[in-house]
Amino acid sequence: MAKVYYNGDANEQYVQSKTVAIIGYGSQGHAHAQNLRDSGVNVIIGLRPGKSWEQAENDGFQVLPVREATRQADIVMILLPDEKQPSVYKNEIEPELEPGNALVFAHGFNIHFNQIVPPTDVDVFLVAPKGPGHLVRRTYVEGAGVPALIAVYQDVTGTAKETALAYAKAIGSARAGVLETTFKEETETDLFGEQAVLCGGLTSLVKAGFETLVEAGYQPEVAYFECLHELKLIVDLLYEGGLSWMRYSISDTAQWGDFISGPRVINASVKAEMKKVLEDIQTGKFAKGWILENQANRPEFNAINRRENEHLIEVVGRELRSMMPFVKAKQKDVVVSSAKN
Ligand SMILES: NC(=O)C1=CN([C@@H]2O[C@H](COP(=O)(O)OP(=O)(O)OC[C@H]3O[C@@H](n4cnc5c(N)ncnc54)[C@H](OP(=O)(O)O)[C@@H]3O)[C@@H](O)[C@H]2O)C=CC1
Ligand SMILES: CC[C@](O)(C(C)=O)C(=O)O
Ligand SMILES: [Mg+2]
Ligand SMILES: [Mg+2]
Repeated sequence: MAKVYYNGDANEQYVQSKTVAIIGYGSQGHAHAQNLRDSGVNVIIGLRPGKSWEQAENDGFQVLPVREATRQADIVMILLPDEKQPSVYKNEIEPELEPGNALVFAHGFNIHFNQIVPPTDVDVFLVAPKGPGHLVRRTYVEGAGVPALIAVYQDVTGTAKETALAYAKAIGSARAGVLETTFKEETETDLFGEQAVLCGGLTSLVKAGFETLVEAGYQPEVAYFECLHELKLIVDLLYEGGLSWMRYSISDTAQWGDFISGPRVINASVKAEMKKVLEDIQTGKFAKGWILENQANRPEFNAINRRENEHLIEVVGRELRSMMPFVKAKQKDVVVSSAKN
């Protein structure tokens, strides 16, 4: 079994003695910044003027332009959207890096696909939480944490791995488990997971189930509860105790249906398609398409996003959730956040 690092394996001194600049204050940025601060680390935020700047200041941080934050920092964590990182890096971060600084990522995309080429005199590593940023913060506050991967790309100080582990501990990840990997493995598995299983696979499965029921004449509200709302309750059981714990809790009728119908739906052809998705990631085809889509101002991304937001499952879901204050998303603007700039 792979070595899994926990709190006792990491020494927070490697980050507590440093100034960490968190560049970006979005999903991951706000979580890393707040968790690091609560772990006793000196954190500054690098941003452009705008909504996030105001938010970070309201949360009590010193906020500076990216160039200035980089200049003051020993450790620079880039938590900008992947597609924005290369130009911000080139214009505002690279000119201010000093020998011995650490350049850090939460995802290996830009290093692995050569969109950012760092100088040879800085440490380069990643600390990639295996969970959404808002949960990185929420679980930390609850005394838990989200697991993370670390990987060292360049180690000029001789302490890059210790610093990565310390950073992972300070954001709460070493409470759950930290694995060492490479930029290649993190990038390819993360892209595969989000496309084939966690995000793309899941939303397509949920919509296909919902549409099948609605097209057969069942009420959309019933289909919503069955195929989307209950999913969280089932996934909570998977998270707590794996497949067997979920199967213990459901009825034997459901378990029998799981055994005989699950493999009919997610069959060999689905797995064959997953292999093609993985191949597109490994060859760089996916990365190239995403980079070009951004250079063209996201015409396809925005069109699909608009269409998805108008899907009946979303219309019905918004209505039903408005009666369930306990499940309301805290971010009111998620539906219209397609044109991030
Ligand atoms: N989202 C997640 O949960 C996960 C993300 N990651 C990785 O973490 C990194 C960050 O992703 P994520 O947190 O989703 O990013 P977000 O889209 O949430 O980040 C947006 C932040 O970047 C700022 N920003 C955007 N453009 C600029 C710019 N030109 N100059 C300065 N600030 C800018 C925004 O500020 P403004 O308000 O001014 O627009 C905002 O604060 C990525 O590498 C991603 O792959 C890894 C694991 C999970
Ligand atoms: C699953 C999506 C993710 O990889 C994540 C939250 O881990 C991301 O890039 O946001
Ligand atoms: Mg991920
Ligand atoms: Mg990802």
